[in-house]
Amino acid sequence: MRIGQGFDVHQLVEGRPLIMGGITIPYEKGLLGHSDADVLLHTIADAALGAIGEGDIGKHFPDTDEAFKDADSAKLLEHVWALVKEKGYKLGNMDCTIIAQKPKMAPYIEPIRERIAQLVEADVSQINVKATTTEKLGFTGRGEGIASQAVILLVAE
Ligand SMILES: Nc1ccn([C@@H]2O[C@H](COP(=O)(O)O)[C@@H](O)[C@H]2O)c(=O)n1
Ligand SMILES: C[C@@]1(CO)OP(=O)(O)OP(=O)(O)OC[C@H]1O
Repeated sequence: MRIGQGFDVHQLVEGRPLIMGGITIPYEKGLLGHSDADVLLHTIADAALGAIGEGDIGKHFPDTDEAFKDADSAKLLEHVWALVKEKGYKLGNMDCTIIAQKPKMAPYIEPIRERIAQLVEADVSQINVKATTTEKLGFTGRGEGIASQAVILLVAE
């Protein structure tokens, strides 16, 4: 059994789509990054890499590499999950928190869980996704960015 945690932040800017957990969410701004900036999938990838002792996504997918420019983070997570399986693990469960003042994530939580379940070859019941504001405090509260946290438990295949 192995545990890993992930944390990531991306800036919210105009002129970008908001992609969260592999789902495009209608909003006036989107997240800025070298990739599609899917902060939730990055967090999950980092938690999984942490659990198997394989560093972080910056090590596997450097933001100096043009190959990852505008990368689909779902593909990055699939690559990470192949490493998890190679090491002989599968998902026990994961618990994630999206930290965003806006937009309201509640309507998108179920589609996000289902997409993550596909990517990590698990049942949706093994994946919990929550959202919280920071009560208008700090950079997330001012709507300057979105943060995300995740904890993952891996179990032997
Ligand atoms: N971006 C968000 C933030 C929160 N929610 C939901 O609202 C509930 C209350 O949020 P607080 O920050 O006031 O605790 C939270 O538990 C979520 O269900 C959301 O959907 N989207
Ligand atoms: C995913 C990668 C690679 O495209 O780029 P970003 O989208 O900028 O994301 P970040 O979480 O800052 O770091 C990982 C990167 O190397």
